[in-house]
Amino acid sequence: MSKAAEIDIASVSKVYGTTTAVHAISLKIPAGSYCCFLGPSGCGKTSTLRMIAGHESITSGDIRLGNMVVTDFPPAKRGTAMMFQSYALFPHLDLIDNVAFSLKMKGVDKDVRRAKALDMLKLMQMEAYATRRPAQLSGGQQQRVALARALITDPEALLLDEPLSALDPFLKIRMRAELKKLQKTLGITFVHVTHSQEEAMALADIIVIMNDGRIEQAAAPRQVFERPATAFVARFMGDHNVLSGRVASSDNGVLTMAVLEGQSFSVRGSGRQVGEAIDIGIRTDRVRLQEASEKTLGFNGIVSNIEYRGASVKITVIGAGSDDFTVIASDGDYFAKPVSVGDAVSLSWAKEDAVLLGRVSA
Ligand SMILES: Nc1ncnc2c1ncn2[C@@H]1O[C@H](COP(=O)(O)OP(=O)(O)OP(=O)(O)O)[C@@H](O)[C@H]1O
Repeated sequence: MSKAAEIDIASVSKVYGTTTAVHAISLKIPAGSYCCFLGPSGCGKTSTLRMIAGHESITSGDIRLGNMVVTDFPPAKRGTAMMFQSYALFPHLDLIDNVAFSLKMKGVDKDVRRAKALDMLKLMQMEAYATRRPAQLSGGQQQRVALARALITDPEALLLDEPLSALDPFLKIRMRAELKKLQKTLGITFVHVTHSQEEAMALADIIVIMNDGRIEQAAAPRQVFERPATAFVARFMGDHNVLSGRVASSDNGVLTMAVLEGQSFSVRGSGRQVGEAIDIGIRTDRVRLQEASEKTLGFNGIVSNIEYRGASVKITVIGAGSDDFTVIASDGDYFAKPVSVGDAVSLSWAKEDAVLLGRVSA
């Protein structure tokens, strides 16, 4: 197998007519890592992937793969391979010929390319189906063939555009584990586009969260979850409350944020001006009901909704300028002291569980 390559995206933009889909993003994807691009529909993740692959021209900036600037290279010369969402298998060819296709285009001898295709099918545990056509396979099997076909060129980086979206939920989880295992076995760089937070968290060494053509945060999953950089990231990843307000005071690395008259919360942070709009993030599973003490922060609110989830209960509260402040309580904690819709409740969290989020754009 090939060596893995670092992918260096330097000030890359993509403009389609009057739409700027990607705004001068810069990012280094370490060699041999599993990188997931995550974001809502239209945020520019597929455009970015296609620019790495060479299927889309780069409006400005450069992309380097390993030591090579590949900005103006055609796809086949980049050392990348792409697996498409629809798998794009040829219905009239058997699996061997499907997998061997790119070697045929390169003029590789029939025996050599068929032997290599069989090797790739073995890698994907699909050799028993070698003479079948794609229509005679399940979705998961088609995906394995598409992977074998992408990997036959020994790429330094494999690019995957929503690779699991065509699969049913059960198969999705199984193929997700297989993708992760494959990446570890091959040791090459994987770049995977998804709109699923869960998928990105399960697979990635590095998650790149995009919004409106820009990168909001690029970091390890745990970092993204525990230290979301911006309100967008906190909201998009879910399981966080975002409270918005203005800096009331700044003292010794602690900011106090006023939300409503008389209500304020402190958070570690500095470099913000008094009066500046700020957001803080608070994990939904770190908020306690009815446990306010001097060491904690919190507010009193009114319960607006309760959802039973089995192992946990989701309680939605109106207060502190939020109409959907969420508390996830374990079923044990909740049923020890249950509450009802309309109840006034006291919510609290430890100081260290409040995170200052990135600057709010005016
Ligand atoms: N060929 C094109 N011509 C014009 N505009 C395009 C083209 N491709 C994408 N766009 C626009 O660029 C923006 C980013 O699109 P892109 O497909 O990269 O987003 P995405 O995050 O991958 O979204 P999705 O998850 O829906 O695929 C969108 O506003 C889209 O409408």
